[in-house]
Amino acid sequence: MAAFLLRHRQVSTLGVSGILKDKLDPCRPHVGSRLGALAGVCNLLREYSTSNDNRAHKFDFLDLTCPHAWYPVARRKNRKIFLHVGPTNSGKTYHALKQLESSPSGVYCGPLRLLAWEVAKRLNKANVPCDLITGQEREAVNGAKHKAVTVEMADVTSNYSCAVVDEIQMLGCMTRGFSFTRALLGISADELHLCGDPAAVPLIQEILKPTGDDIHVQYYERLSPLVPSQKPLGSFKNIQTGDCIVTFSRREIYKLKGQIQRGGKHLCSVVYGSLPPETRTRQATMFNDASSEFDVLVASDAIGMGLNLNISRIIFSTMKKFDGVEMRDLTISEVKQIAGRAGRYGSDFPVGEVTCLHVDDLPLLHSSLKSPSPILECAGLFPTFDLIFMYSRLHPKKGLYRIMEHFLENAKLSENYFIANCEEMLKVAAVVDVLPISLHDKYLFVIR
Ligand SMILES: Nc1ncnc2c1ncn2[C@@H]1O[C@H](COP(=O)(O)OP(=O)(O)OP(=O)(O)O)[C@@H](O)[C@H]1O
Repeated sequence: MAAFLLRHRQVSTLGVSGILKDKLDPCRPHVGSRLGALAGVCNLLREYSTSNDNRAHKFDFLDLTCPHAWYPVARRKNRKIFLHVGPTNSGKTYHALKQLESSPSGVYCGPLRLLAWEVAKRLNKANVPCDLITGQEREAVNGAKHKAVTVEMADVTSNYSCAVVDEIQMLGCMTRGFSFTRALLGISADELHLCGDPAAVPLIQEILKPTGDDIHVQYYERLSPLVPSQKPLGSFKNIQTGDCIVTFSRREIYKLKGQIQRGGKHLCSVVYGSLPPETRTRQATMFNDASSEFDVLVASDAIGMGLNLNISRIIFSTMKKFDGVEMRDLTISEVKQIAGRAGRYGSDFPVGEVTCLHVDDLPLLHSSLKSPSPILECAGLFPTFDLIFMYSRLHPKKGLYRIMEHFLENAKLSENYFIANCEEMLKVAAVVDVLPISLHDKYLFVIR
């Protein structure tokens, strides 16, 4: 509460002009009807900035301390938030999807294109027409009132009966976290189901305080045992049917597949994030089918999120991954997430096992599986287009790159948020700046 009051005070001391402040004043809890005014605020701000009225110059567009107020449609609702939290393979998503399926309208927001694709397929099969929308495809289904989307594509202007955001702990991710925060704060649904790691609960409760949403937390237990092995795999001669070797680059995946297949006893399916969904499904189906010759899986950490595979044993080929900046040890959450794929409830293997290829990696595996995931402290944030646009009106000669750079360096945040790691986005901004397209289109290129 103290943090909230502090934030509230910070904002009230900003140099916001009387009129704008009267319209905005977004930092109060339960602001319902006042926030209704926000829908028109961006238009209002545009009017101010295009007129000679210098009051707009007093509005602090760099103030990102109240991001819940960026979503007037969601703020008009008293949302019921259901937090389904627990270890992997505990039935969190199963329960959330049941709700989605039985609701008159809804949206599933997943961290992977593959998951959006699977949910769309599942709903359509259950006679619930469902559109698929990802960064790469849009498949409209006649009469659909449901959508399965990648979280970046979540629509924050429509109303739904039910929404599901999967792997919500990713709101702490340095690069993609802001899209999960946007979905959390911005989706307008009567019921919002969030599935993920318990480590995200305190942060979600804190950042939802000013919204007045009703929050229920439901804890789950793993549905089948997971046994960490005391022995490493050591050699590919010890590979067995149902094993899944995990590595973190496509090159390594194909290298390991070659090494295992050269032994002459096994054929490998492969799964990684950038495989087209149809190919991925074919590979997974071959692996899941006990009568197929493809009895071993070589996969990236794309299997760590929600995919249902018939895995008996997870074998980490390495406990390090390149995160775009450096090679680093896997985090506790990553280890648990990936290891949890073994012994999936309802699969052919009721007990899962997990080990490493190399003996030196076992201590990190064991300690990670024993430790709780560290509590998330902050959620990612990225300014909405309206804020960037308004800011650009004050600096009309600058391209998106310069505007973003300055915006991101000078933005004011509350302690619950961090600004997303924008290096990639800035690179894209520099490229699209030379194109004859609107600032809005450039922004869309940058954030998706
Ligand atoms: N009550 C249930 N009845 C039948 N099957 C279930 C039930 N609960 C879960 N399952 C099945 O168990 C498997 C794991 O469930 P689910 O994917 O919901 O787990 P989760 O906790 O969301 O895991 P993760 O975090 O790994 O995604 C799925 O195949 C799911 O269909």
